[in-house]
Amino acid sequence: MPMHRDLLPENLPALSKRPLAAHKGNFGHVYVLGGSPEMGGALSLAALAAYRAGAGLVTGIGHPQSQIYLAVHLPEATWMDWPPRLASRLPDHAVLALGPGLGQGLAAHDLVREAGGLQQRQIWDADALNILARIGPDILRGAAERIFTPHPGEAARLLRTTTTTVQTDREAAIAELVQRYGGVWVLKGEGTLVSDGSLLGRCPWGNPGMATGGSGDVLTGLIAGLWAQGLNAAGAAGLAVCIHARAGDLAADELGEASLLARDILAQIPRVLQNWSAT
Ligand SMILES: NC(=O)C1=CN([C@@H]2O[C@H](COP(=O)(O)OP(=O)(O)OC[C@H]3O[C@@H](n4cnc5c(N)ncnc54)[C@H](OP(=O)(O)O)[C@@H]3O)[C@@H](O)[C@H]2O)[C@@H](O)CC1
Ligand SMILES: Nc1ncnc2c1ncn2[C@@H]1O[C@H](COP(=O)(O)OP(=O)(O)O)[C@@H](O)[C@H]1O
Repeated sequence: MPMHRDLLPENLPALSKRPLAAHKGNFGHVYVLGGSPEMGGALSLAALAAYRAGAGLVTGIGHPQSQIYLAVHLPEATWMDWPPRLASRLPDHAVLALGPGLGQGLAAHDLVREAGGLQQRQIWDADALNILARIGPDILRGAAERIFTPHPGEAARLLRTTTTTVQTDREAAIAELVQRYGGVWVLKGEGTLVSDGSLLGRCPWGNPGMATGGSGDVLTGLIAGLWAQGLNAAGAAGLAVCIHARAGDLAADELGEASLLARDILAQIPRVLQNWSAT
C-alpha cells in the first residue's frame, strides 16, 4: 500500500532561484513529439507550457503540416519534422514528451516503439498511451525514467477495462497501472492522483471548466518543463499537476467554467508559479 501524502506546497519540491549568470542551457531541453496533420494545436499547447514552466529550450517534433501552429503561436520553439529515427536527434539530457496530437498512424507507431527503448526521460501522454495500450508493456524497454499521464478513458484502455471501473476506484486503478507498467503515474480528472507506487498524492484543486480540449496537453508540457529543470520525476509530476489545477481555478474565477479554454490555463501559469510558495 502506498503512503498517502497531500499534494500541497510543503510536500512538493520547488524550483531554485536562477543564478545571476544562468544561461538557457541550465534549464533543460524539452522535445514534444506529436502534431499529426490534424492536431498541431496539441503539440503547440504542450510546447508553450514547457516554456512557461521555465525550460531553457523547447523543440516540437511533428508532421510538417502541423508546423504552422508552432510557427504562429510559439516562435521561441525550434522544430523538427518526424524523423525516420529519433535516437540520433535527442541529446542525453533531453526530456521527451510524446503523444500530444500524435495520432495513431503508422509513423506514430514507429516513433512510439522507438521511444520506448530510448534512455532519455520520457512523458507518455494521449496517443502514445493509446499505442502503448495496443502493443503492451513490452514496448517499454531499458531503464529510462518515465511519467505517464492518462485521463480515465486512456487508463481504461491501458488496463483493458471500462472508464466507469477506473472512476469507481481511482486509487486501485493507479496502483494497477504502476504495477503493470512501472514509472510515475498521473491519473487525471477531478482530484488528480499521482503515484510512483510508494507514495500516492491527490491534488485538491481544479474544476470542471478544465474539461476542455487541450487542457491535458498543457499539463504534459508543464511536467516536461519542470522535469527538465532538475526536479525528480514524482516531484515534477506532483508540482505540475498542482500548478496546472491552480491555474485552472484562477482562469475559472476570471472567465467562468463554461468559457474556459486550455490557453486560459496557460495564461495563468506565470502567476501561479510566482506565488506558489504563498499558496
Ligand atoms: N487541439 C488539438 O489538437 C487537440 C488534440 N487532442 C488530441 O486528440 C487525441 C485524442 O485524445 P482525446 O483525449 O480527445 O480522445 P480519447 O483518448 O478518445 O478520449 C476521449 C474519451 O476518453 C474518456 N475520458 C476522457 N477524459 C475523461 C475524464 N476526465 N473522465 C472520464 N472519462 C474521460 C471518455 O470516454 P467515455 O467516458 O466516453 O468512455 C472520452 O470519450 C490525442 O492525440 C490528443 O492529444 C486533444 O488533446 C484535444 C485538443
Ligand atoms: N472535472 C474536473 N475537475 C478537475 N480537473 C479536471 C476536470 N476535468 C478535466 N480536468 C483536468 O483537465 C485536464 C484534461 O486532460 P485531457 O482529458 O487529457 O484533455 P485533452 O486531451 O483535451 O488535452 C486534466 O489535467 C484533468 O485533470
